[in-house]
Amino acid sequence: MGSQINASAAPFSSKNLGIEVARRSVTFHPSVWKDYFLSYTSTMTEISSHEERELQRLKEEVKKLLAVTPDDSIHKLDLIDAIQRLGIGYHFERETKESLQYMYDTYRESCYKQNEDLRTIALRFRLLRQQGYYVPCDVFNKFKDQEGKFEESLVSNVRGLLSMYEAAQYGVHGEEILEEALKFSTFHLESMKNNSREISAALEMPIHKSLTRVEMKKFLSIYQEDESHDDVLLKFSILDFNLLQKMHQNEISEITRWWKALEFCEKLPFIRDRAVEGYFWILAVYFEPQYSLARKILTKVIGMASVIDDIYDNYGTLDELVLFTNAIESWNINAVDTLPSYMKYFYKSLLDVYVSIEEELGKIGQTYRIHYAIKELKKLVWAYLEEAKWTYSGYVPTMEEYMKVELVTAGYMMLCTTSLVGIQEHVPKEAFYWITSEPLLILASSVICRLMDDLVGQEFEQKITAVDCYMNEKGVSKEETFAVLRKEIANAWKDINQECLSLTTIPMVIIERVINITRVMNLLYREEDAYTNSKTKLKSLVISVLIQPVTIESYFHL
Ligand SMILES: CC(C)=CCC/C(C)=C/COP(=O)(O)OP(=O)(O)O
Repeated sequence: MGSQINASAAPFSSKNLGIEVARRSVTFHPSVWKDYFLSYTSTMTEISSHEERELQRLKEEVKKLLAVTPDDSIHKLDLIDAIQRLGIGYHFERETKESLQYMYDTYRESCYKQNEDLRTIALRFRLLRQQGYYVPCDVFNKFKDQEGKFEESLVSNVRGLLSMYEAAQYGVHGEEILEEALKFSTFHLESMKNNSREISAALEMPIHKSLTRVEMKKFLSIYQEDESHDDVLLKFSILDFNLLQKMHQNEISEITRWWKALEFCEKLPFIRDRAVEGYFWILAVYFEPQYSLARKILTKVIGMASVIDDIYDNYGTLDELVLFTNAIESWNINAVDTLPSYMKYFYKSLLDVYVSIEEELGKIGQTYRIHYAIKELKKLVWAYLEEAKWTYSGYVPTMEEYMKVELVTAGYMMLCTTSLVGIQEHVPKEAFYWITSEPLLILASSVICRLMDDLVGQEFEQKITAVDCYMNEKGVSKEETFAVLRKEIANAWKDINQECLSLTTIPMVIIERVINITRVMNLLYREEDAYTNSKTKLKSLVISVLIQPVTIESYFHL
């Protein structure tokens, strides 16, 4: 059992816990963006027919390039890698899938060719694992010496080392050679990073953990410096980035209007006003045009979840939170009468938002999906209430008790499920049973979310974190606790890698959402909570992804 500072009592209320009813209240900085994105009118974000035609023309050229490049050549590996990292992979899914299938079928023959070098082997290994193909890691054995260590001659093979480092990110439990490869490549690349932008960028964020829209511009400049780059690919990806950006600007303008009309900032001044940041989070989950509806729905849901989190973590008293949880459980407008006035306002808006989502789903014949979204939200608030009870009573749970509740409060079970709700392509009903049954993939994503949040939040969060629980239970130092929790995060990534290879019946479109949702956490909660404190790192990311287009001149020296 954890430390019982204040005996738990049922029914839980601040009175029978003898707790002060004073509100906790942290103040957050105001919105960085305010009405900024309202200025993106539909005329400004319109795509001309000339741009459309040019995009189609270039796309056909890239298709031709893919068709004439043989599947058994290193050029094909490079081409597919570049296409994916330039963010245009969604245009050529059929073509790249066919080539990767061929590479998988001929994997053994290719990798054991005498002359295949580290770079080629590692690149092929990564592209195939990325696509969910299990390919064995023993292909790296041939780069070991007689003592079982990686050959020292590899140290001067910078491209090979980089590819090895990127490939080793896809390791699963028990793949020791990939652990060694990661250590070996990281160690040697570290010593070279000051002389190479590409190496320092890779060490900062490996491809496996990268978000396409965030990394695209960086890769673009690395790619154009590569002598073997293809101009058509460059032009196409620049145009595609810019045209998609216009679509995103249009969407964020609509979201800003929606958020403003809710008047939360006036009615609930204690909340984090983060509509643009929420949209950025969701854009990282899916940026492609076919997910516009899904993006809109999930942005609205994350916006509401963020307010709910602030009510539980920041403003609500325990008594109010009990009422609020029960009202959400009943999901009935009549429950509004039980709530204090600030909650009444929010509760009505919450039900309205889900009604409007249901209407949107009706238009695509998928009304039933709303049931899963609501069910996961209810599960989330019950866990928030458990957490609030701990906070108010001063109870420090055991790690086991803590993780059981806090994997839910991470919000990723709810977010992953709701990410499927607005997807217009076929999502089988079974996928909703699966994703709401706490499968390993979702648990691992939640572990990463919870622990990364706690590692950066433990100094200033007004609530218990995994760091407190672990230190209390094991009686160890903060440094030791941090090391253990970081190891847990690394293990959770291995679980994710494992699941990507074994979940062959779950459509890739779903698995990709979960991985992207995990990547966002890795990006935004690495050094600090960049969502709550969004004036620096996240502001720059928003500028890069949503405001600044890629200027073609800078790449073609026109
Ligand atoms: C994934 C979801 C639902 C995101 C909504 C926005 C949100 C609650 C962010 C985390 O805030 P936080 O860092 O304060 O989180 P917590 O309160 O869980 O520590």
